[in-house]
Amino acid sequence: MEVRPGANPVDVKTYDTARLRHDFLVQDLFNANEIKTIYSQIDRIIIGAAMPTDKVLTLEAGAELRAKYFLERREMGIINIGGKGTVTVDGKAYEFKYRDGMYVGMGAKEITFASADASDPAKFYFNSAPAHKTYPTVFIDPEKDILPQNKLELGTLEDANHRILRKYILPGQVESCQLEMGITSLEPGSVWNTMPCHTHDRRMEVYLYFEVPENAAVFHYMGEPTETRHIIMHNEEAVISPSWSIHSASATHAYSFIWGMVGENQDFDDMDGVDIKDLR
Ligand SMILES: O=C(O)C(=O)C[C@H](O)C(=O)CO
Ligand SMILES: [Zn+2]
Repeated sequence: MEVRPGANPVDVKTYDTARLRHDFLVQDLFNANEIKTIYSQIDRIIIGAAMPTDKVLTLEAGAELRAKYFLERREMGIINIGGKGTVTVDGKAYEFKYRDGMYVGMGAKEITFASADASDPAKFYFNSAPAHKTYPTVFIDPEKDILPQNKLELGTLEDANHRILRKYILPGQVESCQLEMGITSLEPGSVWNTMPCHTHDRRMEVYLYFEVPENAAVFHYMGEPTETRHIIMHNEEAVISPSWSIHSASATHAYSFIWGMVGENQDFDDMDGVDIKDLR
């Protein structure tokens, strides 16, 4: 497991491109028959990816957690962005299609990942956070299970930010200790997410951009509102967003992203909006 330390905005404004990418960008997540995990010391979120092809992969705690098993003191959310596959939690199998999701509560001991077809493997992306209580494990079919109030249509084509936001894991939808997750998808012709942007000092966030065409690029914006920087990203790459940082993007094509949040509260609307005219 790769471990990444926290980030101080006073230091970050002096970073060059390489250092920004080294500290915040997560690349090469999906590799055949591998589970990859990155432990950020910002709110101790773990960013993970499992892409089984012809093997069943078992999630291990690794030396870094000093735990008997991965979810001994943690919870996790999983979303599949690949072909059909199976996640098995303590012997119970859950069949995933594209964009299906799941919350797994603290205490689940054995978690395995498998693909239905090695030539079209499942791509299980997950976020995990420290937990204090066991909430039920819940499977989420976004077409059937997301409550109307948790599917939002935002923005306009005129502002190039028309998008659909689906909240998979948050209070009132799927209960968790601190983790929240969902998917936002840009409509054709729209390229901006989260602009006007915001910070939320009480939560950090991780974005995984996907459905980005091969020759397209996402310009992810980060930094304090008056010290913005960008990181150029491609398909299926993730970026860590500290709580003091804005998180927004424009791209050369429409795209989708999985957002995951952890921290002090679970109030999705607890954001400090930034006027576009105040950005620097
Ligand atoms: O498109 C958006 O707007 C989002 O997806 C916003 C993120 O989910 C977010 O920043 C929540 O704090
Ligand atoms: Zn946010």
